[in-house]
Amino acid sequence: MIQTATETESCDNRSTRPDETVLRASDLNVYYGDDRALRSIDMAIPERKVTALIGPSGCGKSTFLRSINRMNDLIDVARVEGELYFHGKNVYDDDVDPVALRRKIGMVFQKPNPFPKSIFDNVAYGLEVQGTTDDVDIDERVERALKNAALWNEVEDRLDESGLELSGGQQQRLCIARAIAPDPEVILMDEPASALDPVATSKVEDLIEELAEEYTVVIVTHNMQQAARISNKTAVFLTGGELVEFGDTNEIFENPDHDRVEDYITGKFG
Ligand SMILES: Nc1ncnc2c1ncn2[C@@H]1O[C@H](COP(=O)(O)OP(=O)(O)OP(=O)(O)O)[C@@H](O)[C@H]1O
Repeated sequence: MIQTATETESCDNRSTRPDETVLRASDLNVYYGDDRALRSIDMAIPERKVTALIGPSGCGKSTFLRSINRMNDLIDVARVEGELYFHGKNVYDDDVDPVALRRKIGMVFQKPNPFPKSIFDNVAYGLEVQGTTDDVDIDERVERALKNAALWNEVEDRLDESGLELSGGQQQRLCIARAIAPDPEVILMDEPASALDPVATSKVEDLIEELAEEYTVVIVTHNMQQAARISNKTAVFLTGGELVEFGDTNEIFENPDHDRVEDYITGKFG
């Protein structure tokens, strides 16, 4: 059993204490039909930190990420066994509404995917789709989300222009603004910078570090330098959906416990 910090019972309780566990997988297994994509995963993810998920292609990183906010529910053949606790509440309990869960645990995808709408509407959509527009000052929330996504200064005079007219890096920050508009606690990111050039990547990396002051960030990345640069914790998955090592990023990169992890991070395979 892995060590966890204190967990609370409520899904809504945003603690200010550092290093509190916000998400905890316990004996989590995910299957696609008869194929097992994740094997008995135990992991405690700390609040307001960046946790990186790394490992070779097909080892289950995205599957694990999607299991956190039940995006795997949308895949017919996917089946989850075990528990995934969010503030001590199993998100797979029958009484958990996946839409409400995704309001608390937002997601950003690999390829920037703004809608063919204005910059403003792209972010406001993040509120509408999550049903959070009642009693909400939409202008204020859009501005705040764009500021938190480090995009406001670049778009404040062109909020009516199409989101598709932005550069790739700006589009990804727009998508991050859309994800944080409903004020989630956790942001899941699936290779959010892999489609960006080095300058845009660097901006998104800086942004991720800033976001962790307010949000818990879990990021899948193929880029080990990126994981080493921006994450506090690193989880190394290896082929077969096994979580081989999880710990402080510095430890994992400087002194991994497992030879297989060392081989992977030094580029001997993967
Ligand atoms: N929708 C799906 N239906 C069936 N099998 C799937 C599905 N999604 C993923 N898999 C399988 O589950 C395993 C884990 O895939 P996953 O995408 O989680 O790995 P990954 O580590 O994120 O890979 P990559 O780094 O290439 O994105 C793979 O064998 C993959 O083929």
